[in-house]
Amino acid sequence: ARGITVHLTDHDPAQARTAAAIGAGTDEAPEGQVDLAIVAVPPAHVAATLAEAIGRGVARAYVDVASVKGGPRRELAALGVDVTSYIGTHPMAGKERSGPLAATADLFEGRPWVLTPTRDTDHEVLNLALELVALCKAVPVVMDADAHDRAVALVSHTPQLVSSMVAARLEEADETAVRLCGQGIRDVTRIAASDPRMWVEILSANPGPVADVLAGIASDLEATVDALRGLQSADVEKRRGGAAGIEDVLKRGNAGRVRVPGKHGTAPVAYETIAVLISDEPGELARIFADAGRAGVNIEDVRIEHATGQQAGLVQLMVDPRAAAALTAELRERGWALRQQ
Ligand SMILES: NC(=O)c1ccc[n+]([C@@H]2O[C@H](COP(=O)([O-])OP(=O)(O)OC[C@H]3O[C@@H](n4cnc5c(N)ncnc54)[C@H](O)[C@@H]3O)[C@@H](O)[C@H]2O)c1
Ligand SMILES: O=C(O)C(=O)C[C@]1(C(=O)O)C=C[C@@H](O)C=C1
Repeated sequence: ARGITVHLTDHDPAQARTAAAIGAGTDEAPEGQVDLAIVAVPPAHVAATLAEAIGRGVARAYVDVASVKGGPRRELAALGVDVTSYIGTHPMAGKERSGPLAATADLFEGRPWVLTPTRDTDHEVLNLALELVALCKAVPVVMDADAHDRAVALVSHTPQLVSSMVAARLEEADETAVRLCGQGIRDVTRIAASDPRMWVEILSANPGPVADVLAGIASDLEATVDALRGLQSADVEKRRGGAAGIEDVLKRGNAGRVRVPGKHGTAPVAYETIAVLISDEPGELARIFADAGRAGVNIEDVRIEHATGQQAGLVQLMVDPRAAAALTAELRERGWALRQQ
């Protein structure tokens, strides 16, 4: 879409063919050297893939996009590869699904894309990597590789494990309990659907920092179990202590949550939510979005809640508070049933 020719290659040619078929580029080999090679293989194969490509001189510059940065850099050094033409990078955007069919063209828009140049990095190479980030409309963030790995342990790798652990409780759960799943558990467990093979690779490349964050959570868990046991006690003092313990963890959670940046990496925006009842029929969502467009309102975020056992759902449209009145009026006029939030 930005006028760049993209050549795709994969050790499984069917993957490259599928990606080419949905418009990601061509699976034909380039003639001669390309400007930039982007290595998007599992973390354990990054160093070997780069070493081979750099050895053949396939590109003027090289980046990888693996979710960990320290390990691949050390492996490259151990292989004795000249890294002046390489920058380790990591776009902080992804899906719980892998493979070309999970891709979307706007995945990186407005998302942080970490670049980890060193003193050895050639300036022209850094400029090419920055151009790639700009073409994908992402936001460049320059970091040291090990600082990056500690940061993603906190904001990505540990959350993946915690989500999996919560979802794991459901495996043996009674069907009557599972039927009651609402939006809360859907939010907490979305990434539990991720590919275990990819995550074993990511966690194997960042075990120390993830274990440190998880140990902190384990101590919170222990204190919370004690607090809940206190709440079960006949002793008034123990019940009071238990309630205070629970309140403490919930309040610290509130304080952490407000620090999570909004969609475009800027300060979080308080959107107004407009809830619309829809029937579970093809085209309903498209109709709502078209009506919002007619009112000139940009939908910042959207959530859909399905009612169990009913052919209906609730769509929550998150919009700039200044646009909420216009959207409400337009939707009412067009016959939509709105629900109070
Ligand atoms: N999925 C995400 O959310 C996400 C986000 C940011 C970064 N990443 C990183 O991107 C990289 C790729 O992840 P993905 O989700 O695109 O996985 P994916 O499974 O969709 O793609 C990986 C591809 O690499 C190919 N491959 C494996 N070994 C190879 C080798 N030695 N040579 C050539 N090709 C090889 C596989 O056949 C596969 O097609 C990983 O390093 C991951 O950490 C993933
Ligand atoms: O949101 C998701 O589904 C992701 O998998 C995204 C996510 C993340 O944790 O933010 C996961 C791993 C990648 O390294 C980068 C992004």
